[in-house]
Amino acid sequence: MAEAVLMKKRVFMAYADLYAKFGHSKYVGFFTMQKPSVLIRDPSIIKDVLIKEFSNFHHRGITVNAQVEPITNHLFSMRGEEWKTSRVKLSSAFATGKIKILFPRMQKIAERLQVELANVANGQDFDVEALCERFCIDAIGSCIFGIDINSLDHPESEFRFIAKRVASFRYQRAIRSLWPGIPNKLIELFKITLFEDRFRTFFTKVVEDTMKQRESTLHRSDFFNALLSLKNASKLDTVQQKLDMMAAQYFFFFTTGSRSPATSITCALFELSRHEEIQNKTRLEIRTVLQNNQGQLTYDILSKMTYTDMVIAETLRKYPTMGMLLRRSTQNYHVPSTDSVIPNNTSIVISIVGLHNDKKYYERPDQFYPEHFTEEAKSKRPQYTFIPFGEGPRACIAKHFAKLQVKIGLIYMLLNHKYEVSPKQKLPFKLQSNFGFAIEDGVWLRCRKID
Ligand code: HEM
Repeated sequence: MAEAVLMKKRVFMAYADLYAKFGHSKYVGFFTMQKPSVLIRDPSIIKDVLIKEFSNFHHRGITVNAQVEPITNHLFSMRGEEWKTSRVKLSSAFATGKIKILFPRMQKIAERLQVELANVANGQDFDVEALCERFCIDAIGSCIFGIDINSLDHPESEFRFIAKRVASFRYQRAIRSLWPGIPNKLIELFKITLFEDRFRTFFTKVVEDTMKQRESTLHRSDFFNALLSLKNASKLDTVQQKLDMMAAQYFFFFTTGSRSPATSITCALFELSRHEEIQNKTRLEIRTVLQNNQGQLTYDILSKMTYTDMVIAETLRKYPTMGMLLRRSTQNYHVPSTDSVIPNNTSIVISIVGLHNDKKYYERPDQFYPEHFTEEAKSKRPQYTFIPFGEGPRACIAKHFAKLQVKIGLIYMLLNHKYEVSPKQKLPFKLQSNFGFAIEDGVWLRCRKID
């Protein structure tokens, strides 16, 4: 991991290299700083870790200290009973039935996105990522938090500022991601915190304001409601601790919920700009499906856009916004069909980028090739070789919501506009995060309106 420690390479890319280097191994042992870790390559062992033996690998082994840094006490970093209760309560806001109900709200935001697009549809260079981020921030605000952020009209909104600050690279965060077992004493002594204190202040205020607003409005069964029910079920002692926990959930859902889908729409548009024939084919499908429905976009016709789904899947294959899955063993684990044992308390890594670029599973891993996702190609691939949202009980809680966000964003951006890559765009992309694809310095395209 030397290159990752010296920050010459992002951590998730170093794991992908490790995956590629040991092409014939089911798993690879390595050291993260001085801690023994295992990278699992074999899909059937991956299934064991993520699903069959979940009780042994139920947490990610991320070190957080809720006392020192309350904003980190969210679903992603929680473990044990606390995670289980929180997951059950919060899942209610993301059930498939709820997603369908959210569709009209998402559509309204996408219509605003289209209006905004008109301002750049004159062939000038524009940062498509910034625009997609504003769309996703507003979609999370409206659909999940029930608030009108409106960063499409006001790009400098406070929410957007926070999203940018969180995404920007911090040395402290790099140390923490490379040193999962870092002692709390060191964190406190050297203030190696993951996030600035202002995030706690900001999201605490958002929670308090929403609570006040809810006192005067009707009961709604949404994310905030799920969070209130979680607060009531929580074993935390003080009112402040409960408020902190709610702020932490808001913080994580907001940052992940706006950033990951924005990167996915951006990367899809970038690839479509490089491949005009794929762009035209996707647009033609969208237009045809719409025409057959009297020009109306409804939730039920989305499933007819199967080529668009292939384009989105190929984007998630090539640019997974989380490039690795992390787990920690809580008992010894005997690796099936071998004489090896992974000891208790070992860090486990599954390289999403490694799997998604393995020639054994993907015919043209280096290309953007939506045909990787025809029904035939999918049926030939073993399970657990396409895992952009993770798998098992700890998989992405918002998978269906995120897919809807990406699809609606892409549909509205492609419908009446054509894209090409700006000469200003530098390649390869400069990566911003140690965890997965997030692009620094924006993605520059040119756009024109078409009939
Ligand atoms: C394209 C968009 C997205 C991608 C590719 C993505 C991917 C992932 C992945 C790979 C994980 C880890 C799964 C595992 O360890 O097995 C995860 C977890 C999570 N994601 Fe997403 N995600 C996306 C969008 C979202 C959105 C929109 C939200 C919230 C609104 C969200 C909330 C979460 C949460 C809360 C977890 C932690 C779940 C738990 O530990 O129980 N994600 N996501």
